[in-house]
Amino acid sequence: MRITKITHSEAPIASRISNAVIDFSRMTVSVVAVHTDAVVDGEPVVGYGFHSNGRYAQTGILATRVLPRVEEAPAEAITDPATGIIDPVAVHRVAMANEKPGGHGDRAVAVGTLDMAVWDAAAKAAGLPLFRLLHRRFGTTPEPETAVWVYAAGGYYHPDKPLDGLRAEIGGYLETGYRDVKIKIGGAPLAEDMRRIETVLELLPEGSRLAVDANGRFDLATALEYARALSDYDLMWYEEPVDPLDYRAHAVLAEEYAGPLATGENLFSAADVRNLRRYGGLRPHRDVLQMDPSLSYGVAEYDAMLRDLALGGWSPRNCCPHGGNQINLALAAAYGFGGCESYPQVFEPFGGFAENTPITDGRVALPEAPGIGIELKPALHSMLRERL
Ligand SMILES: O=C([O-])CC(=O)C(=O)O
Ligand SMILES: [Mg+2]
Repeated sequence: MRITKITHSEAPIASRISNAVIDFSRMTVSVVAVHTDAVVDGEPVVGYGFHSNGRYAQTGILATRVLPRVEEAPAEAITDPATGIIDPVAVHRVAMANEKPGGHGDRAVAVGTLDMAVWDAAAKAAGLPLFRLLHRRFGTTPEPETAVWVYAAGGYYHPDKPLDGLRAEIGGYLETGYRDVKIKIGGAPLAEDMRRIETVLELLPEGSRLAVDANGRFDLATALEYARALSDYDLMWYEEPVDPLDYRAHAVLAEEYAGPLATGENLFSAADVRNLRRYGGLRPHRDVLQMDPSLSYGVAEYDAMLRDLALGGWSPRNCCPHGGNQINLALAAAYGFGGCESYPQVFEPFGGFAENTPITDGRVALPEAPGIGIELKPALHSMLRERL
Protein backbone atom coordinates (compact mmCIF):
# COMPACT_ATOMS: atom_id res chain seq x y z
CA MET A 1 0.00 0.00 0.00
CA ARG A 2 1.40 3.37 -1.06
CA ILE A 3 0.25 6.93 -0.48
CA THR A 4 -0.21 8.36 -3.98
CA LYS A 5 -1.00 11.94 -2.94
CA ILE A 6 -2.20 13.98 0.00
CA THR A 7 -4.64 16.80 -0.65
CA HIS A 8 -5.71 19.47 1.80
CA SER A 9 -7.98 22.46 1.97
CA GLU A 10 -9.66 24.87 4.36
CA ALA A 11 -13.33 24.54 5.18
CA PRO A 12 -15.52 27.10 6.91
CA ILE A 13 -17.01 26.21 10.25
CA ALA A 14 -18.07 29.76 11.04
CA SER A 15 -21.16 30.57 13.06
CA ARG A 16 -22.54 33.39 15.17
CA ILE A 17 -21.95 31.63 18.48
CA SER A 18 -19.44 32.65 21.17
CA ASN A 19 -17.90 31.10 24.22
CA ALA A 20 -16.28 33.12 27.03
CA VAL A 21 -13.14 33.88 25.03
CA ILE A 22 -13.79 33.67 21.26
CA ASP A 23 -16.54 34.07 18.72
CA PHE A 24 -16.70 31.61 15.86
CA SER A 25 -17.48 34.12 13.10
CA ARG A 26 -14.16 33.51 11.31
CA MET A 27 -13.46 29.95 12.40
CA THR A 28 -11.96 27.63 9.79
CA VAL A 29 -10.87 24.01 9.77
CA SER A 30 -8.22 22.09 7.81
CA VAL A 31 -9.39 19.02 5.93
CA VAL A 32 -6.99 16.42 4.54
CA ALA A 33 -7.36 13.38 2.27
CA VAL A 34 -4.74 10.65 2.04
CA HIS A 35 -5.13 8.98 -1.37
CA THR A 36 -3.63 5.50 -1.73
CA ASP A 37 -3.15 2.81 -4.32
CA ALA A 38 -4.98 0.24 -2.16
CA VAL A 39 -8.31 -0.90 -3.59
CA VAL A 40 -11.19 -2.30 -1.53
CA ASP A 41 -14.43 -3.43 -3.22
CA GLY A 42 -13.24 -1.86 -6.47
CA GLU A 43 -12.78 1.58 -4.86
CA PRO A 44 -9.42 3.23 -4.11
CA VAL A 45 -8.86 3.69 -0.40
CA VAL A 46 -8.97 7.36 0.66
CA GLY A 47 -8.60 8.40 4.29
CA TYR A 48 -10.14 11.66 5.54
CA GLY A 49 -9.08 13.88 8.39
CA PHE A 50 -10.04 17.19 9.94
CA HIS A 51 -9.50 18.80 13.31
CA SER A 52 -11.84 19.91 16.01
CA ASN A 53 -13.40 23.33 16.20
CA GLY A 54 -11.65 26.06 18.11
CA ARG A 55 -8.29 26.09 16.31
CA TYR A 56 -7.97 27.60 12.86
CA ALA A 57 -6.98 25.81 9.63
CA GLN A 58 -3.27 24.93 9.47
CA THR A 59 -2.62 25.34 5.73
CA GLY A 60 0.91 26.71 6.02
CA ILE A 61 2.32 24.10 8.38
CA LEU A 62 0.67 21.27 6.44
CA ALA A 63 1.86 22.54 3.04
CA THR A 64 5.42 23.44 3.91
CA ARG A 65 6.47 20.98 6.62
CA VAL A 66 4.19 18.11 7.55
CA LEU A 67 2.90 16.83 4.20
CA PRO A 68 6.17 17.06 2.19
CA ARG A 69 7.94 14.92 4.81
CA VAL A 70 5.36 12.17 4.43
CA GLU A 71 5.14 12.46 0.63
CA GLU A 72 8.93 12.24 0.33
CA ALA A 73 9.34 9.31 2.76
CA PRO A 74 10.24 5.93 1.23
CA ALA A 75 7.25 3.57 1.37
CA GLU A 76 9.16 1.14 3.66
CA ALA A 77 9.50 3.88 6.28
CA ILE A 78 5.74 4.27 6.68
CA THR A 79 4.42 0.78 5.97
CA ASP A 80 3.83 -2.07 8.42
CA PRO A 81 6.00 -4.90 7.04
CA ALA A 82 3.69 -7.53 8.54
CA THR A 83 0.55 -6.34 6.71
CA GLY A 84 1.80 -4.10 3.92
CA ILE A 85 -0.64 -1.42 5.21
CA ILE A 86 0.40 2.15 6.07
CA ASP A 87 1.47 2.39 9.69
CA PRO A 88 0.01 5.58 11.18
CA VAL A 89 2.49 5.58 14.07
CA ALA A 90 5.38 5.54 11.56
CA VAL A 91 3.72 8.35 9.57
CA HIS A 92 3.47 10.36 12.76
CA ARG A 93 7.21 9.86 13.38
CA VAL A 94 8.07 10.96 9.83
CA ALA A 95 5.78 14.00 10.06
CA MET A 96 7.58 15.11 13.23
CA ALA A 97 11.13 14.83 11.86
CA ASN A 98 13.22 17.96 12.44
CA GLU A 99 10.74 19.47 14.92
CA LYS A 100 12.13 20.55 18.30
CA PRO A 101 10.33 19.72 21.55
CA GLY A 102 8.10 22.26 23.28
CA GLY A 103 5.93 24.97 21.78
CA HIS A 104 2.98 22.73 21.06
CA GLY A 105 0.27 24.67 19.31
CA ASP A 106 -0.70 24.96 15.68
CA ARG A 107 1.88 22.31 14.68
CA ALA A 108 0.08 19.80 16.91
CA VAL A 109 -3.19 20.59 15.09
CA ALA A 110 -1.60 20.12 11.65
CA VAL A 111 -0.13 16.73 12.58
CA GLY A 112 -3.34 15.65 14.34
CA THR A 113 -5.35 16.40 11.20
CA LEU A 114 -3.08 14.31 8.99
CA ASP A 115 -3.04 11.57 11.63
CA MET A 116 -6.83 11.22 11.48
CA ALA A 117 -6.72 10.75 7.70
CA VAL A 118 -3.95 8.15 7.94
CA TRP A 119 -5.82 6.11 10.56
CA ASP A 120 -8.96 6.27 8.42
CA ALA A 121 -7.01 4.95 5.40
CA ALA A 122 -5.26 2.24 7.42
CA ALA A 123 -8.53 0.99 8.91
CA LYS A 124 -10.24 0.97 5.52
CA ALA A 125 -7.34 -0.97 3.99
CA ALA A 126 -7.51 -3.46 6.87
CA GLY A 127 -11.30 -3.76 6.38
CA LEU A 128 -11.87 -2.87 10.03
CA PRO A 129 -13.83 -0.18 11.83
CA LEU A 130 -11.26 2.13 13.38
CA PHE A 131 -12.25 1.31 16.95
CA ARG A 132 -11.44 -2.36 16.34
CA LEU A 133 -8.10 -1.56 14.70
CA LEU A 134 -7.17 0.76 17.59
CA HIS A 135 -8.20 -1.83 20.14
CA ARG A 136 -5.98 -4.46 18.49
CA ARG A 137 -3.01 -2.13 18.68
CA PHE A 138 -3.51 -0.27 21.94
CA GLY A 139 -6.39 -1.91 23.84
CA THR A 140 -5.83 -3.18 27.36
CA THR A 141 -9.25 -4.79 27.79
CA PRO A 142 -10.32 -8.13 26.24
CA GLU A 143 -12.83 -6.42 23.92
CA PRO A 144 -13.53 -2.83 22.80
CA GLU A 145 -16.71 -1.17 23.95
CA THR A 146 -19.45 -1.20 21.33
CA ALA A 147 -21.31 1.85 22.69
CA VAL A 148 -20.03 4.95 24.49
CA TRP A 149 -21.57 7.56 26.79
CA VAL A 150 -21.80 10.89 25.01
CA TYR A 151 -23.07 14.28 26.12
CA ALA A 152 -24.46 17.15 24.09
CA ALA A 153 -22.18 20.19 24.13
CA GLY A 154 -23.73 23.51 23.19
CA GLY A 155 -25.35 26.28 25.17
CA TYR A 156 -23.16 28.90 23.50
CA TYR A 157 -23.82 32.60 23.80
CA HIS A 158 -25.77 33.68 20.76
CA PRO A 159 -26.81 37.28 20.01
CA ASP A 160 -30.35 36.21 19.02
CA LYS A 161 -30.72 33.46 21.54
CA PRO A 162 -31.48 34.49 25.07
CA LEU A 163 -33.04 32.07 27.55
CA ASP A 164 -35.84 30.87 25.24
CA GLY A 165 -33.34 29.82 22.61
CA LEU A 166 -31.27 28.04 25.23
CA ARG A 167 -34.36 26.16 26.43
CA ALA A 168 -35.25 25.10 22.89
CA GLU A 169 -31.70 23.94 22.20
CA ILE A 170 -31.40 21.85 25.37
CA GLY A 171 -34.91 20.44 24.89
CA GLY A 172 -33.84 19.34 21.41
CA TYR A 173 -30.83 17.46 22.80
CA LEU A 174 -33.01 15.62 25.31
CA GLU A 175 -35.48 14.68 22.57
CA THR A 176 -32.66 13.35 20.41
CA GLY A 177 -31.71 10.89 23.17
CA TYR A 178 -28.95 12.72 25.05
CA ARG A 179 -29.22 12.60 28.85
CA ASP A 180 -26.46 14.99 29.82
CA VAL A 181 -25.60 18.43 28.44
CA LYS A 182 -23.01 21.19 28.68
CA ILE A 183 -23.37 24.96 28.40
CA LYS A 184 -20.97 27.88 28.37
CA ILE A 185 -20.28 30.20 31.29
CA GLY A 186 -17.93 33.12 31.75
CA GLY A 187 -19.19 35.15 28.79
CA ALA A 188 -21.76 37.02 30.91
CA PRO A 189 -21.82 38.39 34.44
CA LEU A 190 -22.09 35.77 37.20
CA ALA A 191 -25.76 36.50 37.94
CA GLU A 192 -26.72 36.05 34.28
CA ASP A 193 -24.73 32.82 34.05
CA MET A 194 -26.57 31.54 37.13
CA ARG A 195 -29.89 32.29 35.40
CA ARG A 196 -28.70 30.30 32.38
CA ILE A 197 -27.71 27.41 34.61
CA GLU A 198 -31.01 27.43 36.49
CA THR A 199 -32.95 27.62 33.24
CA VAL A 200 -31.28 24.43 32.03
CA LEU A 201 -31.51 22.63 35.37
CA GLU A 202 -35.27 23.25 35.40
CA LEU A 203 -35.53 21.41 32.08
CA LEU A 204 -33.42 18.40 32.95
CA PRO A 205 -35.27 15.29 34.06
CA GLU A 206 -34.16 13.18 37.05
CA GLY A 207 -30.84 11.50 36.26
CA SER A 208 -29.70 14.07 33.66
CA ARG A 209 -26.67 16.20 34.46
CA LEU A 210 -25.34 19.62 33.45
CA ALA A 211 -21.69 20.59 32.93
CA VAL A 212 -20.47 24.17 32.53
CA ASP A 213 -17.48 25.39 30.50
CA ALA A 214 -15.60 28.67 31.11
CA ASN A 215 -13.05 28.08 28.30
CA GLY A 216 -10.12 29.14 30.47
CA ARG A 217 -11.43 32.67 30.86
CA PHE A 218 -11.14 33.31 34.59
CA ASP A 219 -8.30 34.48 36.76
CA LEU A 220 -8.02 32.46 39.95
CA ALA A 221 -10.08 34.89 42.06
CA THR A 222 -12.97 34.83 39.58
CA ALA A 223 -12.71 31.06 39.17
CA LEU A 224 -13.02 30.71 42.94
CA GLU A 225 -16.00 33.10 43.03
CA TYR A 226 -17.74 30.98 40.40
CA ALA A 227 -16.72 27.81 42.23
CA ARG A 228 -18.53 29.03 45.34
CA ALA A 229 -21.67 29.86 43.35
CA LEU A 230 -21.55 26.58 41.40
CA SER A 231 -21.22 24.58 44.62
CA ASP A 232 -24.96 25.12 45.15
CA TYR A 233 -25.65 22.79 42.23
CA ASP A 234 -24.66 19.18 41.74
CA LEU A 235 -22.95 19.77 38.40
CA MET A 236 -21.49 17.07 36.16
CA TRP A 237 -18.29 19.16 35.99
CA TYR A 238 -16.81 22.69 35.98
CA GLU A 239 -14.65 22.89 32.83
CA GLU A 240 -11.57 24.98 32.04
CA PRO A 241 -12.10 27.47 34.86
CA VAL A 242 -8.63 28.99 34.39
CA ASP A 243 -5.87 29.14 31.79
CA PRO A 244 -5.10 25.56 30.72
CA LEU A 245 -1.37 25.97 31.41
CA ASP A 246 -1.76 27.49 34.90
CA TYR A 247 -1.28 24.24 36.80
CA ARG A 248 -0.95 25.88 40.21
CA ALA A 249 -4.33 27.60 39.79
CA HIS A 250 -5.90 24.20 39.08
CA ALA A 251 -4.32 22.85 42.24
CA VAL A 252 -5.77 25.69 44.34
CA LEU A 253 -9.22 25.24 42.80
CA ALA A 254 -9.14 21.50 43.37
CA GLU A 255 -8.62 22.20 47.09
CA GLU A 256 -11.60 24.57 47.19
CA TYR A 257 -14.15 23.03 44.81
CA ALA A 258 -15.51 19.67 45.85
CA GLY A 259 -17.27 18.84 42.58
CA PRO A 260 -15.57 17.43 39.48
CA LEU A 261 -13.27 19.71 37.48
CA ALA A 262 -12.52 19.10 33.80
CA THR A 263 -9.67 20.35 31.63
CA GLY A 264 -7.18 19.27 28.96
CA GLU A 265 -8.70 20.29 25.61
CA ASN A 266 -5.94 22.89 25.23
CA LEU A 267 -3.05 20.66 26.27
CA PHE A 268 -1.49 19.47 23.04
CA SER A 269 1.33 17.17 24.09
CA ALA A 270 2.24 14.39 26.49
CA ALA A 271 4.74 16.82 28.08
CA ASP A 272 1.96 19.29 28.91
CA VAL A 273 -0.20 16.49 30.29
CA ARG A 274 2.69 15.33 32.47
CA ASN A 275 2.88 18.82 33.95
CA LEU A 276 -0.85 18.81 34.62
CA ARG A 277 -0.51 15.45 36.36
CA ARG A 278 2.47 16.59 38.41
CA TYR A 279 1.43 20.11 39.36
CA GLY A 280 -2.31 20.48 38.64
CA GLY A 281 -3.52 18.88 41.87
CA LEU A 282 -6.38 17.19 40.07
CA ARG A 283 -8.04 14.16 41.59
CA PRO A 284 -8.05 10.86 39.66
CA HIS A 285 -11.12 9.61 41.53
CA ARG A 286 -13.15 12.65 40.47
CA ASP A 287 -11.83 14.85 37.69
CA VAL A 288 -12.14 14.60 33.92
CA LEU A 289 -9.42 14.95 31.26
CA GLN A 290 -10.41 16.21 27.82
CA MET A 291 -7.32 16.09 25.59
CA ASP A 292 -8.33 15.85 21.96
CA PRO A 293 -6.16 13.81 19.53
CA SER A 294 -6.98 15.86 16.44
CA LEU A 295 -5.58 18.95 18.19
CA SER A 296 -2.62 17.20 19.80
CA TYR A 297 -0.60 15.27 17.21
CA GLY A 298 -3.05 12.36 16.96
CA VAL A 299 -3.33 8.86 18.35
CA ALA A 300 0.34 8.06 19.09
CA GLU A 301 0.73 11.18 21.24
CA TYR A 302 -2.56 10.41 22.97
CA ASP A 303 -1.27 6.95 23.81
CA ALA A 304 1.84 8.57 25.30
CA MET A 305 -0.41 10.84 27.38
CA LEU A 306 -2.33 7.84 28.71
CA ARG A 307 0.88 6.00 29.61
CA ASP A 308 2.10 9.03 31.53
CA LEU A 309 -1.24 9.51 33.29
CA ALA A 310 -1.21 5.90 34.47
CA LEU A 311 1.89 6.77 36.55
CA GLY A 312 -0.30 9.12 38.58
CA GLY A 313 -3.18 6.70 39.05
CA TRP A 314 -5.30 8.00 36.19
CA SER A 315 -7.17 5.52 34.00
CA PRO A 316 -8.74 5.80 30.55
CA ARG A 317 -12.08 6.11 32.41
CA ASN A 318 -11.03 9.64 33.43
CA CYS A 319 -10.81 10.66 29.78
CA CYS A 320 -13.63 12.26 27.85
CA PRO A 321 -12.11 13.95 24.80
CA HIS A 322 -13.16 17.35 23.55
CA GLY A 323 -14.16 17.73 19.92
CA GLY A 324 -17.17 15.58 19.12
CA ASN A 325 -15.23 13.73 16.43
CA GLN A 326 -15.88 10.22 15.24
CA ILE A 327 -12.19 9.41 15.77
CA ASN A 328 -12.57 10.35 19.43
CA LEU A 329 -15.55 8.04 19.67
CA ALA A 330 -13.43 5.25 18.18
CA LEU A 331 -10.67 5.93 20.71
CA ALA A 332 -13.19 5.99 23.54
CA ALA A 333 -14.45 2.53 22.52
CA ALA A 334 -10.96 1.11 21.98
CA TYR A 335 -9.47 2.31 25.27
CA GLY A 336 -12.62 2.31 27.41
CA PHE A 337 -12.76 6.07 28.06
CA GLY A 338 -15.43 7.44 30.36
CA GLY A 339 -17.11 9.02 27.33
CA CYS A 340 -16.84 11.43 24.46
CA GLU A 341 -18.14 14.90 23.67
CA SER A 342 -20.74 15.46 20.95
CA TYR A 343 -21.90 18.60 19.12
CA PRO A 344 -25.34 17.60 17.86
CA GLN A 345 -26.40 21.03 16.62
CA VAL A 346 -23.26 23.12 16.33
CA PHE A 347 -20.24 22.98 14.01
CA GLU A 348 -22.08 21.30 11.12
CA PRO A 349 -21.29 19.23 9.14
CA PHE A 350 -18.53 18.10 11.52
CA GLY A 351 -20.73 17.76 14.64
CA GLY A 352 -22.54 14.59 15.71
CA PHE A 353 -21.99 10.97 14.77
CA ALA A 354 -23.01 8.45 12.08
CA GLU A 355 -26.57 8.75 10.80
CA ASN A 356 -27.28 5.07 11.44
CA THR A 357 -26.32 5.24 15.12
CA PRO A 358 -28.96 7.18 17.04
CA ILE A 359 -28.31 8.34 20.59
CA THR A 360 -30.12 6.04 22.99
CA ASP A 361 -30.31 6.89 26.66
CA GLY A 362 -27.18 9.03 26.38
CA ARG A 363 -25.09 6.42 24.58
CA VAL A 364 -24.13 5.92 20.96
CA ALA A 365 -23.12 2.69 19.25
CA LEU A 366 -19.98 2.42 17.15
CA PRO A 367 -20.62 1.86 13.44
CA GLU A 368 -19.15 -1.37 12.06
CA ALA A 369 -18.20 0.16 8.68
CA PRO A 370 -14.46 0.14 7.90
CA GLY A 371 -12.56 3.30 8.82
CA ILE A 372 -13.71 6.16 11.02
CA GLY A 373 -17.23 6.14 9.60
CA ILE A 374 -17.15 9.51 7.84
CA GLU A 375 -19.10 7.99 4.91
CA LEU A 376 -21.97 7.47 7.39
CA LYS A 377 -22.26 11.25 7.74
CA PRO A 378 -23.29 12.02 4.15
CA ALA A 379 -23.14 15.83 4.40
CA LEU A 380 -19.60 15.66 5.81
CA HIS A 381 -18.49 13.02 3.33
CA SER A 382 -19.71 14.92 0.29
CA MET A 383 -18.17 18.17 1.55
CA LEU A 384 -14.80 16.42 1.99
CA ARG A 385 -15.00 14.77 -1.44
CA GLU A 386 -15.77 18.10 -3.10
CA ARG A 387 -12.86 19.91 -1.48
CA LEU A 388 -10.29 17.14 -1.66
O1 LIG B 1 -16.18 26.41 22.64
C1 LIG B 1 -15.24 25.70 22.34
O2 LIG B 1 -14.15 26.14 21.93
C2 LIG B 1 -15.39 24.21 22.47
C3 LIG B 1 -15.22 23.73 23.84
O3 LIG B 1 -14.66 24.34 24.72
C4 LIG B 1 -15.79 22.42 24.21
O4 LIG B 1 -16.41 21.79 23.37
O5 LIG B 1 -15.59 22.01 25.34
MG1 LIG C 1 -14.42 23.13 26.53
